[in-house]
Amino acid sequence: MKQGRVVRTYGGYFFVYDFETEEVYRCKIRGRLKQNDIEVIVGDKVEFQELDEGEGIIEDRLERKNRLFRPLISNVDQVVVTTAIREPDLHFKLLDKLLVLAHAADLEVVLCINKVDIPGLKVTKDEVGFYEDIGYQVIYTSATEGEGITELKDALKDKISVFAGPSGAGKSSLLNAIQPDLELQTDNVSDKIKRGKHTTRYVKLLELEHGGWVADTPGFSRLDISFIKPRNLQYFFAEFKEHLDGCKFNSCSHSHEPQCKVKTAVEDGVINEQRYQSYLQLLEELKENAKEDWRR
Ligand SMILES: Nc1nc2c(ncn2[C@@H]2O[C@H](COP(=O)(O)OP(=O)(O)OP(=O)(O)O)[C@@H](O)[C@H]2O)c(=O)[nH]1
Ligand SMILES: [Zn+2]
Repeated sequence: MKQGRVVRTYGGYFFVYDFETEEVYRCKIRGRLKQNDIEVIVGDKVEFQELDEGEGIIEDRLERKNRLFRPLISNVDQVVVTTAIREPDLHFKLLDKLLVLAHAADLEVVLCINKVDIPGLKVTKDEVGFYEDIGYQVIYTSATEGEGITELKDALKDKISVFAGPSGAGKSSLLNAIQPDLELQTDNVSDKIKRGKHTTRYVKLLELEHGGWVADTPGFSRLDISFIKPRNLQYFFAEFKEHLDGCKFNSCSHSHEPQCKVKTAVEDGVINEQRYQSYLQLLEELKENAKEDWRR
C-alpha cells in the first residue's frame, strides 16, 4: 500500500502526495472511513491504493499529531508568527496573543519580524530582542529587499508550516520572496473560477522546492482565545515556567496575590514587564469570558 499526505481537497477529491514517487494522486475515499467518522483533511497522512494512472483510493488515515480549526488542517509542525516592525506598527499585545494561540495548539513557533528595510525609521532590534531571550527563534526579514529570506527558508525546511499575523504584515510577500511560483504551482484555472462562486476557501499545502510544505491560508485569523481556561494561561508564557512553583498560593494567578514568584521575577527584570502586562490583559479577557459564560 502507498503512503502519502493529503495536500488539498477539492470537489470530493483528495489530492495525495505520494511519499515515495513524490507524485500527486487524485483520490476518492473508502465509504468505510466515512461510516466510521474517520475524517480526512489536508495535512493527514493516509494509506492509499493506486487505481488508474494518477488516480487512487484512500484506505486509511494514519495517526495525527494535531489538528487546527482555522484553517482546517492537521499535522502542522510550526507557526511562523509574522509581524511588521513598522507599517503597521508592531502591536505587542496582538503578537503575544498569537504566541499564546500557537502554544495552546502545541505548535512550535518561529517569530518573523518583517519590513526591517523601511527607510527613515530607526529599526531597533532591541525592541523585540527580548523574545530571543525567552527562547524564540527570531528572524528579521525584508520581503522586498530579500533580507533574512535564506534564514526563513532554512526554518521552513522539511516542516509543515502555517503563517499567522496581522493583515499587512507581509505574509504573502514573504512567501513570494521565498518562492515566486509558489501559488501558481498548485492553483489551476478551474479552481479560480469556482472560487469566485463559492465563498468557502479550502486550505492547500504548497510544496517548497527546498523541502517542506506551507499552508496557503494564514492561521488564527479569528484570534479567539476563549477556549483557554484562565488558570492555564500561565503555561502559554514560556518564560513563566521556571517561576510557577514557588508562589505562596498554589492557585496563584500571578496577578494580585502576595508572595508571587512571577511578580518577583518581573520586579527583578527577569521576566519582561511588557510580556507580564500582556499576560494580565489576556487573563482579564479570559476571566470576563468565563463570567459571561456563567451568566448565559
Ligand atoms: N517596505 C516593505 N514593505 C513590505 C514588506 N513586505 C511586504 N510589504 C508590503 O506590505 C503590504 C502588505 O503585504 P502583504 O504581503 O500583502 O501582507 P499580508 O500579511 O499577506 O496581508 P493580508 O493578506 O492582509 O493578511 C504590501 O504593500 C507589501 O508590498 C517589506 O519587507 N518591506
Ligand atoms: Zn504567582
